[in-house]
Amino acid sequence: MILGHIGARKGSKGVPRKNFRIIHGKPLIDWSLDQLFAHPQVDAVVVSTDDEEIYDHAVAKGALKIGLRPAHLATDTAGKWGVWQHALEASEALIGPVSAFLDLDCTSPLRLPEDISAALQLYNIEHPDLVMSCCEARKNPYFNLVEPDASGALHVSKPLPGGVVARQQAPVVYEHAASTYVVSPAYLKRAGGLWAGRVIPYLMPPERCVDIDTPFDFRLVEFLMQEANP
Ligand SMILES: CC(=O)N[C@H]1[C@H]([C@H](O)[C@H](O)CO)O[C@](O)(C(=O)O)C[C@@H]1O
Repeated sequence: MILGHIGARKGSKGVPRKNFRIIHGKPLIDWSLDQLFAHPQVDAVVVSTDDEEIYDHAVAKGALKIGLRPAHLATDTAGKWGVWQHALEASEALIGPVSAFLDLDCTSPLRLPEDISAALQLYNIEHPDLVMSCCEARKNPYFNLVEPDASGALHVSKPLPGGVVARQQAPVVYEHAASTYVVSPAYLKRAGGLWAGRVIPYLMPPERCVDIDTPFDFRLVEFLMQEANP
C-alpha cells in the first residue's frame, strides 16, 4: 500500500496563497495532486492542509478525509517531519498499514511521472530509510561558494589542501531538491527527523526540480510549463 502525500499550507510568505494559485491553467497543487491520482503504483492520496478550500478540493478529487492539519503543525516554523508523521498516522487509521510514504512537494511541480516511478524503484531496491530528490548543485562549496570571516574577507566555504582551481576538480555536491521523497513508514514513526537514518539521493536534472519560493520562481516555472506544454 503506497500512500501519496502532499503538504499544502495556507500561509506563504514569498508568494501569497501560492499552493492554490493558478499556474499554467490549474492550481499549483494540482500539478502534483493529479500526478499522484494518475500514478498506477499509488494506492491512496492524502493532503495535509490547514486551508479549508484546499482540503475540500483535494477530498472532492478523492483524497482521504483526515480533517484539517492541527494548528501547531501549520506555523511558519513547523517542520515537514511532524506534518508527515501526522498525515501517516491519520491515514493509517483509515486505510491500514502503509508500505511506502511518497511525498510530492507541490512547490516543485516540474517532475515527471517517471521521476515518481524511479524514486519508488530506488526505494524498493535499496531499502533506505528515505529517498530524497537531489540535483547536482550549481555552486560548489569547494570551489565557488564563499563565506566572509569576522573581518569581512571572503574564503572558499570548504577549502581543500592545495585549493581547487577548476570546477571539475571539486568533489560532487548535491542540492536537496524539494520535489519527491519516499519515506519508510517504520522510520517515519520512530525517527525524530529526516536526517536520522540512511537518506539516499534520487538524482533529477535541475530543470525538473525548480522550487517555487519567490514571485520570480513562480514566473520561471510558469515559463517552463508553457514551453513544455504550449
Ligand atoms: C523535507 C523538508 O524538510 N522540507 C523543507 C524544505 C527543504 O529543506 C528545502 O526546500 C531543501 O532545499 O525547505 C522549506 O521549504 C523552507 O523552509 O524553505 C521547509 C520544508 O519543510
